[in-house]
Amino acid sequence: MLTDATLTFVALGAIFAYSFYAVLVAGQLSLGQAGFASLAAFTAASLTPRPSEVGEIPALLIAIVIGMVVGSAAAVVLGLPTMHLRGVFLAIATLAFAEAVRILILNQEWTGGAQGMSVPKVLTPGIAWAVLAVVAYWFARMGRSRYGRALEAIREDELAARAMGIDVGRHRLAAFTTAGAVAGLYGVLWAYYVRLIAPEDFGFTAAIDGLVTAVVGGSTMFVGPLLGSGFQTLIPEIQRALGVEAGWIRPFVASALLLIIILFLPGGLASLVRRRIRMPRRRTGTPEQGLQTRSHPAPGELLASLEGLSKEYGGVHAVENVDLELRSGEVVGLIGPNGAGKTTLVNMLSGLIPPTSGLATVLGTQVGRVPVHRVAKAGVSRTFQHSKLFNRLSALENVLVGGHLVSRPTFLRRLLWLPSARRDELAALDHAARCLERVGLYDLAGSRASSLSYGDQRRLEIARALASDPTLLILDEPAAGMNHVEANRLSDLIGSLAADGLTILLIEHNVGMVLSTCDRIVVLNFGKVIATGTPDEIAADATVIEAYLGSAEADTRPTDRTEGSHP
Ligand SMILES: Nc1ncnc2c1ncn2[C@@H]1O[C@H](COP(=O)(O)OP(=O)(O)OP(=O)(O)O)[C@@H](O)[C@H]1O
Repeated sequence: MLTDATLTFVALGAIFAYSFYAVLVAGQLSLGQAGFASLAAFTAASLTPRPSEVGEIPALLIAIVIGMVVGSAAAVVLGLPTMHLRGVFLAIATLAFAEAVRILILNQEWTGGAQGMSVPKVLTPGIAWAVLAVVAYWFARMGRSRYGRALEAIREDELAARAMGIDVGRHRLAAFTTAGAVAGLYGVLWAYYVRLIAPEDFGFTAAIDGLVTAVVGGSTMFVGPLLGSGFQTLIPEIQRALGVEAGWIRPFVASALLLIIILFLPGGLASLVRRRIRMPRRRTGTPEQGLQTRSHPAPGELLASLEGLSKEYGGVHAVENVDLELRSGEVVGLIGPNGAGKTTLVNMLSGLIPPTSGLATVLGTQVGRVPVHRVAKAGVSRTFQHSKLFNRLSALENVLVGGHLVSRPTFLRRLLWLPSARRDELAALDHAARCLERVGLYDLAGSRASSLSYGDQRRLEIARALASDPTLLILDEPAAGMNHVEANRLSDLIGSLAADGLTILLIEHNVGMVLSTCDRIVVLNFGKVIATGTPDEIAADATVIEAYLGSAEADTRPTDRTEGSHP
């Protein structure tokens, strides 16, 4: 049953599927790989000396180098203008590219047009599997590297990934370039196996086949493409062996199996394989050891200054003419009724949205003029009003991504198994363990973020935000939806972070928590600052009482510290 041809096609199918996996892992849907493979195959086949001149293996190696360079260069050229596209728009743009390549190659003399180009057969099953092993190794080592985790974070939640300091554009382009190189590799191997290549070998059907193989295999684990290709290639073989030959039955059964996988295993076949979590030892104490930590400003130093900051949506003044200063070591509460503009204000502070007018300088960066990841790099970290965890990653992995800015890149060193990469990984794991321990979630390190209780998810967001060793921590309604016990534990946690000297900006409707935790409170109403002062001043302010504290929105229950235990 397992003929040489079958074995070779399993390997080739898996390599092509890896070129899709390379971008799916970062949440990108591209169909341009067929175009990269085609360009690489025809260029390499026409430029490479014949095996009779240089020998078979050298000829194949030269062709592979040419193909991978052509594939990755084409990916960079296509990626630069298209990397801002998402989902189906990227798929259409890349498909248009693949189709343009097909038509171009079909109409060139040097490619042999529709007749195709003959290429010496050099590839053996052994070589195909050896190359597949190298490709699989690349992606296996990528998975647990800082780079690999950043790609997964982008797939799970792009905005949160940016807020963790990940340069999303650069990472997406890198993933796309890898896809181009692997597709180029596939194109060359295909050419040196099938003897005659034609533009149709790399048409729409090929692109869809590659994508389906990658999706069936799954894009959350490096074994996915291999499983997908095995499934796609071997199912017809098994059917043949069982005598299920009659015309339409074979493709029908194969398609039905495909449908079953997509319906019942949305994560692909790889989701059947358990993802192994390497647990760090329980750690306490400060999270810095072993990582490149920042130097924080001295207490009292100016961290952020907002001058006349405004944000307008159509006719709605979400934030209007806000002047505010934040100083190092302060814990500032930001309160106000629903729709007062609190989230809009912190979104501007963390660089997520640009102001309509006014100036905001935060830790030396002019927010709104620099990308979000640069604001994060300057030392701003945050949680979100509506949880934005990386849901399919474990609690530990979420926090490891949070430590992106303070941990060292490990991928290339991991490829070479350098001890320094292992040391850096252990340091990052220790750091993440400390952050989890700090919020009381160490025991749940291996749990998927999406499986945690609501209160634990909110604390995990705080652990993830702490992992970047921020200078300014913004907490957007961290107690929303929590019960009294959870809110009290959170209040204790914020109190202890503040006691450590962290500068905190806290948005919260639980006024009891704000009054007991903050040094200073700023009250917003209809986008404007209506009061600023100490908790006592704010609690006694008639305007604030009328606009907010007297209303049903403010949760003015005092925080009973005896009820909850310290995490
Ligand atoms: N993207 C947007 N497009 C249009 N209007 C918006 C947008 N974001 C916010 N707004 C409007 O701006 C105003 C301020 O909203 P924002 O979410 O900042 O208030 P908030 O104080 O955080 O409220 P809550 O306490 O309910 O979270 C609201 O009127 C809201 O409808």
